Amino acid sequence: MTTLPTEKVAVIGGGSWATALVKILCEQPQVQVRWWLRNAEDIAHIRTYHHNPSYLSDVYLPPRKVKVCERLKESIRGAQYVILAIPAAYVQEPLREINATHLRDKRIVSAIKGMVPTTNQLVTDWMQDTYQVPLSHMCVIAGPCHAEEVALEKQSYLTIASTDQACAADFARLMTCRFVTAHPLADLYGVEYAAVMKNIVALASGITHGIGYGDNFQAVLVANAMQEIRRFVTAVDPRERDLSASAYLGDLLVTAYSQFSRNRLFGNMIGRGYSVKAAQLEMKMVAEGYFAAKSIYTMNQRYQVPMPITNAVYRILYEGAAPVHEMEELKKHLK
Ligand SMILES: NC(=O)C1=CN([C@@H]2O[C@H](COP(=O)(O)OP(=O)(O)OC[C@H]3O[C@@H](n4cnc5c(N)ncnc54)[C@H](O)[C@@H]3O)[C@@H](O)[C@H]2O)C=CC1
Ligand SMILES: O=C(CO)COP(=O)(O)O
Repeated sequence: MTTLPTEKVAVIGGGSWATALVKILCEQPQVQVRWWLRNAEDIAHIRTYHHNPSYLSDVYLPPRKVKVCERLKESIRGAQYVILAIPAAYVQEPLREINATHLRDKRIVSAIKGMVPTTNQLVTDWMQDTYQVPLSHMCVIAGPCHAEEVALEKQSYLTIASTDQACAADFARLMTCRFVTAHPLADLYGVEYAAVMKNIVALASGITHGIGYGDNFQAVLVANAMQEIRRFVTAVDPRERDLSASAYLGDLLVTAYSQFSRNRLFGNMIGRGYSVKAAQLEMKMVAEGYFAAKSIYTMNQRYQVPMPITNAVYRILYEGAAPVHEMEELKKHLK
């Protein structure tokens, strides 16, 4: 019997998506996971009970496959792939422990669907600027896939985008298992921007639902949102792309409609009258769309693309505009 060479993969982040990705990686016989989490109590619990007490706590984390690490440096040592699975707003702090040398020759995989709020950058751009990681050494995990359904082993599809097709195909291999199929794609920026923007749309979808609009309106909102995404992505990164593919349209649909969506839930609370602060305090999870609305709105001051949905969400979240009023205004732009 031939034994496969061990492949070490570091996972950075302790939330639901990181936990789901660790579960997928554990399906690969040759993979050893080095998992960095921020919370010391969660680390101690996982070492003893082999479950993450804070997120997806039903998922079993086999100790022979998963080593949890207190130090980020320890988790990435010897790893071929380093997966970033922290909300974009919080990615800078833990990475301060390392510099460009620590990441040299590794492939960096962003599982993050958000923008770094201090610089309004995509995570891959921020990694290039801050850690000098070449774009060709990076992949993005995209596609309509909620961590909660991965935990339940429900059939899911992922898209692995990279400018380096060999890298995308190789990482897609590691993400493919009994219940997940992953496909490579070349459109890294298109996929990354679309993943950021669909969170803003899901937030809008939640807001309209919270106010009392029905499925008819939501379908029109989502259809118009796809056009808004097309306009913006084409302006920032013009190239041929099929936005009806699951990495774009599929992810927009699942996030705008799913009971598991953090962004939809957050928007729903805002629509029902919660303040931004109260909604954030009530959710233990992070809605990336909150930060993305500001970053995309700010970026668009340069591009001046018509973006009525993003503008409405921005005004509600950051300028205290009344959701009912903003949706009344938005109605004039939808077709
Ligand atoms: N949950 C999902 O189904 C999916 C999530 N993603 C993306 O994965 C990334 C991570 O999100 P989730 O795992 O869903 O997060 P989550 O909402 O499940 O958990 C929150 C995470 O944020 C961290 N966090 C919260 N407050 C913090 C603070 N003040 N400082 C530092 N860290 C803090 C927590 O430790 C935890 O890791 C996001 O970019 C999300 O868009 C992508 C695909 C699916
Ligand atoms: O990206 C996701 C599903 O594909 C997760 O979206 P939420 O963060 O809104 O739950």
